Amino acid sequence: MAHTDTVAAVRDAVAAAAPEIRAGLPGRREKSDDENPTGDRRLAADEYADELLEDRLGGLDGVGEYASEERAAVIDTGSGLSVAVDPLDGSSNLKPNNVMGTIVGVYDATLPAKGRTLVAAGYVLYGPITTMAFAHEGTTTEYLIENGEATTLREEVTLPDDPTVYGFGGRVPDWPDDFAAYVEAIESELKLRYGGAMIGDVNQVLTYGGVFAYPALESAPAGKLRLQFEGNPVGYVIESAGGRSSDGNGSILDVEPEELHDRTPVHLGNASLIDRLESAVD
Ligand SMILES: O=P(O)(O)OC[C@H]1O[C@](O)(COP(=O)(O)O)[C@@H](O)[C@@H]1O
Ligand SMILES: [Mg+2]
Ligand SMILES: [Mg+2]
Repeated sequence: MAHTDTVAAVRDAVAAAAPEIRAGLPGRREKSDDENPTGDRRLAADEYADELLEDRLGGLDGVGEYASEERAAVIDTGSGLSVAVDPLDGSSNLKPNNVMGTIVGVYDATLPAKGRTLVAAGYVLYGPITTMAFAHEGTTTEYLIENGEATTLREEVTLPDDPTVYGFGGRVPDWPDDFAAYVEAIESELKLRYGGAMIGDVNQVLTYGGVFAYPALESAPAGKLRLQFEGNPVGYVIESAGGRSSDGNGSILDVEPEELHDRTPVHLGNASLIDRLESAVD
């Protein structure tokens, strides 16, 4: 099967699963006793979304591996491209009923893989409406999802040239001094928009221009977000929309993975703001 057909099938399967994931949330807001491989207490909703996506994506022709933030190991599903999924991003937002997302990366390599091997990536945003940003062959498209069907809202989405928003994760006293100095420099130019789910925060940056970061912390030099499931796919979407991603040194897509559940500092946004970030934290 040609890669482009597999990519289209993955995109359509994620769109088809999105209303089902959304419909499954109301009764699954409580934390279970078990933890995912990076030590987060799982919600019933995380498990539900993971099982649904494993069933839908793992079953597609042309998909050879399924991996998820919620599973320790990669599942071999045949031969072809590898999909890496964050089934629910921002799941601590479920209790207070705030936005969340689903992230997917499609790698042409066995996992864990470098972001440069991505052939497509995207995310669903469960906001007041359900939308999807999906990047493939160098462009990012925004879709509306209704009844499991994706219809195009905007083609060749690019970050606006005149950025206006910023949002940074982690506790402020835990930020390294050089990152804190960067924040001080840009906060007089931009306004704070932070909701605590990466996809919600990143989609503000895609829409209005600006910068999102979950930086290296004093207590956690690799930050919080996971390279395969979060940093790479969202970095790919933002780079395909004309922005930049960085782990603090260069594009997240150039980070060499060691383990499936590796974490990475994540900085995303307009190129001018990420260039300044890299000079500040160098
Ligand atoms: O509230 P915290 O611990 O600062 O973390 C916020 C970050 O953690 C995340 O919720 C991690 O994603 P998951 O919900 O998929 O674990 C991001 O969406 C968000 O940017
Ligand atoms: Mg996440
Ligand atoms: Mg998650």
